[in-house]
Amino acid sequence: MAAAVANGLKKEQTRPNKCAVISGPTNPMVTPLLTDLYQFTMAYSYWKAGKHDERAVFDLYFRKNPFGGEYTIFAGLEECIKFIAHFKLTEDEIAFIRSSLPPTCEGAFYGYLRGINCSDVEIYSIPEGSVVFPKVPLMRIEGPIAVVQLLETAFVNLINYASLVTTNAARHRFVAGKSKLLLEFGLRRAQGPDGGISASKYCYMGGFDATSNVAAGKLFGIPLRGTHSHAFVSSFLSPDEITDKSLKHHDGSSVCKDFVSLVKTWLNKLKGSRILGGIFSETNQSELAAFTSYGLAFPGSFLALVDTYDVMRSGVPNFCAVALALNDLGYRAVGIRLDSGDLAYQSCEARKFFQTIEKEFGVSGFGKMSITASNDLNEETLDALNKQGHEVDSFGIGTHLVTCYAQPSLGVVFKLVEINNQPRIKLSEDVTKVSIPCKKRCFRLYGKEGYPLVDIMAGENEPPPKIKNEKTYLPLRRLGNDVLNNWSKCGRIT
Ligand SMILES: Nc1ncnc2c1ncn2[C@@H]1O[C@H](COP(=O)(O)OP(=O)(O)OP(=O)(O)O)[C@@H](O)[C@H]1O
Ligand SMILES: O=P(O)(O)OC[C@H]1O[C@H](OP(=O)(O)OP(=O)(O)O)[C@H](O)[C@@H]1O
Ligand SMILES: O=C(O)c1cccnc1
Ligand SMILES: [Mg+2]
Repeated sequence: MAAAVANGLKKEQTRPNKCAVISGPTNPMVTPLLTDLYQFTMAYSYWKAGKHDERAVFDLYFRKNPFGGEYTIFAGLEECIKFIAHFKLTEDEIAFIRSSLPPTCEGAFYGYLRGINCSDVEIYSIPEGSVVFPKVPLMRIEGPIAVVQLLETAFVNLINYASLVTTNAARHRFVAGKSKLLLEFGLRRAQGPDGGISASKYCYMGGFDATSNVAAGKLFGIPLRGTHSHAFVSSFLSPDEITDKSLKHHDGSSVCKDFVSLVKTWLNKLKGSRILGGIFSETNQSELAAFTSYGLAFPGSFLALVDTYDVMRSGVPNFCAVALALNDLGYRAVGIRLDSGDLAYQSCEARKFFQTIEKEFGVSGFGKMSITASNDLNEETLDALNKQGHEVDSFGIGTHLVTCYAQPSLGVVFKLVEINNQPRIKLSEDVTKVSIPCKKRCFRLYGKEGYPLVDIMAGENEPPPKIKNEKTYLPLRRLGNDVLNNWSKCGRIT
């Protein structure tokens, strides 16, 4: 696909012959019928009035930053491009439109629908993954008015949630800090299958490190991560259930015939420790059996959910016994997950336990065991944890992240700003809803330090803003030429 910078926005070439390599939309439900009925009734009326080919210009933008915040991350562009690259009504779809419009509609209209594609549509866009602000067009869509209106609903749909959830993910990343591992665990709580797949894609774009969503891993190449559930722990009764107890040494040099006994030996050593023995006595045997089994299954990546019974009196000591047994055989355990209770306090207690083991038993690196936290986390709980002080290395976040619990929609709009080179405006008593007419050129001014100061919109034929004082403003860069410092490389917030 050819791309050229024009008017501050990036032009995406949309002629189908040049788009042969673009695959279709990720979601096969994204078809020309994924629109509101009124786009087809208007298309008929434009066609009947002979207006359908008039050249129209629409701006796609939003009016207010979400989550009470100061910025938005633009996302969803790739899916819009995939949509228009393949935009063509099938015979089946045309028959359905015919059955949905009044029988008085002339048959020739359906011949017109049969012939339309997006070869006369031009899109100008800010790059996906950019930091953007209200009212500045994210995309400008130019083309025959009837065709462009048929794109409106799908475009707004594809940009709205994508930008909202990417922004939500970026905000979670900002609060968590760069050094934390952020895992998206939202599939089960997302708004249906498309919500789940889109959330995984755009949370990754917004700065999450991995997802638990296997389908998203396959579709987009997003790293997959996961732990195990409480059901796994409570499904076991006792270590006697484990029949295959043998485990090969990591270097393949020997085989431990009874890994279960090795784990029990370590648990007894921990109990006998002057410091650790004071924290716990008998641990839960169902949990010990589950952890031992998981350790046998994944000796090189052992991670255990430790809050099924009692974090400090059972989960953490049981985990440590298995981790130490694995360590004897040359394996390094990954860590624990906490999924209830006071996550700040428990993470600090678990860290102390790990550090004591490192000191007392001379197991180097044991104190740095990874701690993952989950359970209804959101920006506020992450902030509260930071303020209290915690020892969490990694956060698993689901419901609040993917459902955008704090704000369910971004309010993206698609407004006519010009037709046949004539400006158009929508008036409203609510001034925030008055549209800004004309094709625009958009500029982002950068300060001396290279940070963006302000976005400016000018008419297409107006001269670019002048830099009055070289010392105040660094070179003017057009929107779309570059993404912002520290924010996005290759469209992904890191
Ligand atoms: N130290 C903390 N400071 C602030 N919020 C916390 C802290 N620790 C946990 N939370 C949050 O408090 C809430 C605890 O929720 P709730 O009491 O329903 O869970 P729980 O009883 O601990 O666990 P569950 O019911 O899932 O077994 C969660 O939203 C969690 O993210
Ligand atoms: O809390 P979220 O941010 O949505 O993250 C995903 C949650 O999903 C899992 O358990 P699930 O919530 O299904 O069970 P639970 O309600 O018993 O914790 C996991 O243990 C997390 O708690
Ligand atoms: O892998 C996990 O721990 C996980 C995945 C989805 C939801 N909750 C937890
Ligand atoms: Mg939960």
